[in-house]
Formats: sequence, structure tokens, C-alpha cells
Amino acid sequence: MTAHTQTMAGIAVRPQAGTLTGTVPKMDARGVKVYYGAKQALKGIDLEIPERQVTALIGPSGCGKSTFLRCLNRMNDTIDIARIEGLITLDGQDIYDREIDPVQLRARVGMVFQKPNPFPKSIYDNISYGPRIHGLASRREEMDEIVTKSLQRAGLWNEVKDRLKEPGTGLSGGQQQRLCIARAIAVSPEVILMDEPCSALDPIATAHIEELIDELRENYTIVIVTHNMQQAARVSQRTAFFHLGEMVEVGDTEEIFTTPRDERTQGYITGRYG
Ligand SMILES: Nc1ncnc2c1ncn2[C@@H]1O[C@H](COP(=O)(O)OP(=O)(O)OP(=O)(O)O)[C@@H](O)[C@H]1O
Repeated sequence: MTAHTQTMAGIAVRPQAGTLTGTVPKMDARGVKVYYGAKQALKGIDLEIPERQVTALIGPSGCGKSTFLRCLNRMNDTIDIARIEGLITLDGQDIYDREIDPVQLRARVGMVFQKPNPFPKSIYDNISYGPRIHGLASRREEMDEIVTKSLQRAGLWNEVKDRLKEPGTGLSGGQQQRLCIARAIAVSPEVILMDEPCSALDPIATAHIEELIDELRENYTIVIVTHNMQQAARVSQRTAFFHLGEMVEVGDTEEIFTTPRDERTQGYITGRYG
């Protein structure tokens, strides 16, 4: 018999019961409920996040996509009225366990936000800040290497290599978003969460970020919230459709966009509502 795990809410659930993807997921959510005060925003989400793939979360405004994304690195901890129940694991370990330090967790599960939010510091310092607080480099040369590699991986190095001391806020919107991705990469995360990362960008900058996401999945597990269904179809391998706080259906992206099982999914992807 599968061992039951006590969750933060004291509810017994079976971890990783019957994996849908056939492999052990990088992250696994079971029965995740979120309340903001008395209002329930998520009604029991079960979702596996496969390793080194892009999982897209889609659905109409207010259905709980961002709330769910924030559960995956405990960003909801910072919202006083938010309460979460259920189980979320990273490599099989409960991320809400008392032993887990949320700051360390957020280094393993990084986040990129809707609006590029570089620190009001130099390009170099934007990248070196995380590695410094996590003690990832003991010498200047090591830090230089982390900064260079992170900017290279984020596809920004050639554009900024001669102006690393200039403020990050002086870059274009698309460059700032790539700087934020480089900043997330700098602490060697395993998972990167992206909350509508292109919504503030023009089509060219968006195309650049989408190409980058496709490259990044070689090394990272990515979860992306997007309102743009073409984008979900272009960048993700799996798609989960959320509606009114429920996860209605999840599957291979191609399948979800061509032969959805649930009529609510079909209604959304064909633009009938949302
Ligand atoms: N900090 C908060 N305090 C109170 N209620 C919140 C908070 N954040 C989200 N909510 C509520 O929870 C529900 C889900 O919101 P969430 O932002 O997760 O949805 P979403 O699907 O990401 O929406 P959108 O696509 O518009 O960003 C909504 O009813 C929203 O009003």
C-alpha cells in the first residue's frame, strides 16, 4: 500500500498516485486548495509538472492560474490572507514542510514576473545579487563567470557585455525581461515559473523570449502562465486548462488544442468565452 503523507493541512493524500505522464514528475500538486480570507480561489488542484518540459497554464481571467503558480515556490506565503491546503512536492519532498526554507526553495524554483522588474542597480549587480546572498561564488572571477554564463543563457550577453556597469533599468523592455530571466538562472534553479512574461513586450521581444524558453527547457523545468493561446501552443509541451478555480483538463499541448475532452476547454480555445 502506498504510504500516506500528512499535508500542511493535516489531510492524508497519496503522493504521486498514478502518474499521468508515466515518469516521476519534477513537481507534483495534489488536492491544492487556496483561500484568500473566506474566498476560495483554488478548489483542489492535481497537477504533475514533468521535468525539462514547458507546462502552460491557460484559462479565463481570475480562474486561479497565478495563484497556482505562486503556490509552487511559496510566493503566496507573502500574502497575509492566503491559506493553502494540499500537497506540493519537488523531487518528492513536501515544499511546505517545516524543514524547508522558503528562500532556499525560491532559489530552486525561480520566478519571472509579468512586468520586467530589474533592481535599480547595474546589469552586473542584478545578476550577482542572488549568487552573493546564496554564497555561490567565493572569488570575483567566479562571480564574473556566473554573470557571463547567465547573460549568455538568457541570450543577452552580446547586447550588454560592454555596459555591465550601467543600470538594468536603462535596457529596453524585452532586454529587461531577459535580464530578469538571467537573474533567475544565476542561482542555478531547477524550475522556472513565468507569469505572463511577454504581456508587456512587443511582438519582436516576445518572439525572442519564446525562442529563449524553447532553449531553456533543455536544462530547466518551466511553468508558464499565458493568456495568449498561440504562445501556449508555440512554447509548451503540456497544457493545463483552469476554470473557476478548477483544473479542468491537462494533456499534451497538441491534444489540448486539437481534441480537448472537456467542452469548457473547447469553448475557451475556440474563443467562445474567456
Ligand atoms: N492577493 C489576493 N487577495 C485576494 N484575492 C486574490 C488575491 N490574488 C488573487 N485573488 C483572487 O483569486 C482569484 C484567482 O486570481 P488569480 O490572479 O490567481 O487568477 P488568474 O487566472 O491568474 O487571473 P488573470 O489571468 O486575470 O491574471 C480571483 O478571484 C482573484 O480576485
